[in-house]
Amino acid sequence: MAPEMNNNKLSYGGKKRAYVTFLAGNGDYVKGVVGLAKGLRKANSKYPLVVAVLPDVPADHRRQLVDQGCIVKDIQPVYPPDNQTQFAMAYYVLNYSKLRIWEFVEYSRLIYLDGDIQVFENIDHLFDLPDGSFYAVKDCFCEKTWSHTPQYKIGYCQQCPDKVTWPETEQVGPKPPLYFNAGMFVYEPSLSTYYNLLETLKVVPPTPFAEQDFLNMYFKDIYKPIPPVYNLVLAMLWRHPENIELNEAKVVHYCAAGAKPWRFTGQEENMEREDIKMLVEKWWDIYNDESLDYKNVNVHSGQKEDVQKKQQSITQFFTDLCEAAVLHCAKAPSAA
Ligand SMILES: O=c1ccn([C@@H]2O[C@H](COP(=O)(O)OP(=O)(O)O)[C@@H](O)[C@H]2O)c(=O)[nH]1
Ligand SMILES: OC[C@H]1O[C@H](O[C@@H]2[C@@H](O)[C@H](O)[C@@H](O)[C@H](O)[C@@H]2O)[C@H](O)[C@@H](O)[C@H]1O
Ligand SMILES: [Mn+2]
Repeated sequence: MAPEMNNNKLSYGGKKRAYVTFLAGNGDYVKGVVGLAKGLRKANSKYPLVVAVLPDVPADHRRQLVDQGCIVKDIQPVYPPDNQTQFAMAYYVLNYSKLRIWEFVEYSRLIYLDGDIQVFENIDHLFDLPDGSFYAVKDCFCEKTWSHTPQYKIGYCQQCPDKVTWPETEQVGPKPPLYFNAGMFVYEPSLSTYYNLLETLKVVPPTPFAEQDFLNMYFKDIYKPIPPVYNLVLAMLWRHPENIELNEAKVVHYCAAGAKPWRFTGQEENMEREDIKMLVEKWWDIYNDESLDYKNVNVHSGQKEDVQKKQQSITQFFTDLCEAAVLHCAKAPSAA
């Protein structure tokens, strides 16, 4: 289907496409989202970045996002049912709020990206994947964050299913279905799915990987794996280097402990690796590149004159209109 220009936005079948991320709190994740906005621009993405923000995101962070050309959309938190679950990371409880992005039905298709992701090469083609499936990259079960699971205990990982095969004994239960990392996925917003997600959440006991576990359970029948170049979960570099060609990675997910570029100290395990330090530097190169700021990208010299001319003509139009209105009002009898 050919794209049609609609309010200068590329849309398909009358509905728009966009990237979407999620921002919570007044901390430093806003740096991640600013970096993501600039990275998408550098990769010449045709589509905007929508940022779903919780109420606790402060005005100055929202302003930064608008100044970087983001579409800021307020969402309310989503909480899992009361539980005694030990989340893999305590803050994961706030990640359930990601579920609000299924309500963004003004879009026909969205690509979700965590705020700790960077897009180094254009991935707009993923918007053209066939409808009806949920696309994401397979996760890895080898990090300590998985130590609570049977697969970790027996050393099984879907990234290398033949290395330690899943035992056919009763004790460990059935082999887990394919499992995706929820830091990046291609999906179709839908109100019926949105309401069903929220209703289902009420009756599903929370688990250590919070909304990631929940989304895997919910979409397991339509999940379709896409190659790791679309979401390089950093642990893959030391857990499954045989599955990774680093210079082919289009999307890098800074989700290993200590890997968030804006907090990087290099002290945590594996953070001393040269490939990790190179990826963190690549992130900072984009974040610090002022030529990628929205205000510097959308108006080059030629366009600047056009914009100025347009502003003058609009000003003149309203001046003429006011004069005409005054003249007209002067002639017409007063309503009173
Ligand atoms: O304080 C926080 C924690 C998380 N997030 C958002 O939730 C996503 C998921 O959290 P995170 O990436 O830290 O999880 P990980 O991928 O590292 O497990 C982040 O990328 C952010 O978009 C946020 O905005 N503020
Ligand atoms: O709330 C649960 C989170 O679970 C996922 O992160 C995990 C997962 O990737 C593990 O496999 C890694 O071991 C771990 O380091 C990493 O934090 C998603 O990236 C994130 O968006 C979010 O859904
Ligand atoms: Mn993440």
